[in-house]
Amino acid sequence: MSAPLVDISSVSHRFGQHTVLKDVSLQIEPGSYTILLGPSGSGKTTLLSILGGFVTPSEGKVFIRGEDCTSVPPAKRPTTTVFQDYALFPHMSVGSNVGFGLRMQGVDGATRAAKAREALALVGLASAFDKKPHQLSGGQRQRVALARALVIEPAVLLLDEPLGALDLKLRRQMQDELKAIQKRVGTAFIHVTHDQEEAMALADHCVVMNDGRIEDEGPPERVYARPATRFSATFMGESTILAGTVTEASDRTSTVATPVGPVSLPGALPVGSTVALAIRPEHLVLGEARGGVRLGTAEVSDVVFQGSFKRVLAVSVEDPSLHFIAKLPATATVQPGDRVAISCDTDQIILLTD
Ligand SMILES: Nc1ncnc2c1ncn2[C@@H]1O[C@H](COP(=O)(O)OP(=O)(O)OP(=O)(O)O)[C@@H](O)[C@H]1O
Repeated sequence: MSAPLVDISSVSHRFGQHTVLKDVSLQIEPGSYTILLGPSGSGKTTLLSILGGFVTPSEGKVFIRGEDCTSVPPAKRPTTTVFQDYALFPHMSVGSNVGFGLRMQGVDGATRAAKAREALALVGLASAFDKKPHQLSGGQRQRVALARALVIEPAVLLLDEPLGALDLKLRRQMQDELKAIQKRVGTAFIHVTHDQEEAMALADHCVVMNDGRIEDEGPPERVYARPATRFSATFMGESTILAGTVTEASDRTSTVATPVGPVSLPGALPVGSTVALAIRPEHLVLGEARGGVRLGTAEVSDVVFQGSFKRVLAVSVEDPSLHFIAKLPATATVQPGDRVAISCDTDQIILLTD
């Protein structure tokens, strides 16, 4: 296997008494799109700032292309950061903004202009070269910021909530563009967001962070289908979580006692151990699932129409602390107050390790 482009090795960071990163190790492959996903305060921006050279970690090392960059200042390492607020110079033309980094490197005017034009073409803004930033829309300004970062050909592009200032529709549109641009240039992107939909739409590799640690990482399809932890199962998409205790186990199956009755799972689990089971909304059935497992009866508490589907919340009759979240077709006729059987296919139950 080839060496990773970026190797974050056992990084911890403290601000005063507050430890905000706890022994984080992460490898980034060349050409990959990595998303750092997590709630506010989980340490995403601090990790990105360490990669960009704006913060030196209290412990651990950062290698980029095999070189120890832990204490190398931002301008001297092969990274560029794109911030949420773009920070374009308002008095300069778009072309000069994009060429700014090259000017700092002492590149001559003609080469700067040619490279800036190339970078603008890459982000679909070739015609904006002579405009001023205020003549552009928010999405276009963000693309100029991207061109300005890409023109200096960094090994790694760091993006801190780059779409945070855009409205939802533009945000979704820019996600598609960002992904297309990243594939076109082939530069490794590391992008911080707390938006799980953004993570799923963009990432080749998704890193779920919580409280200064990496909870889960992998392709988004894997993280969604088989989350490693309870946090990951509820932060990257929604889940119904059932707590249980293993009461019996043979070579091939185990029985887990849950508040809504026994659930049989493949695999031998240690008898007496406590486990958590997660079920994604699209896998919960209101009614009996043929060949599936019955999860008791529930009373529907809310039905939210979401265009192409309905999101249904229901409270277990057997254990009112248990809340089911189901995704049903938009045509489903279920209403608040209805009492329904809940079930699911055994194959769709996710066993969580924490
Ligand atoms: N310069 C600083 N001095 C002191 N504490 C800081 C500093 N920067 C961040 N913190 C603290 O470190 C923790 C992690 O912050 P960080 O910004 O990395 O999280 P985040 O996951 O990016 O959150 P958000 O999505 O809100 O930006 C927070 O508790 C924050 O208050």
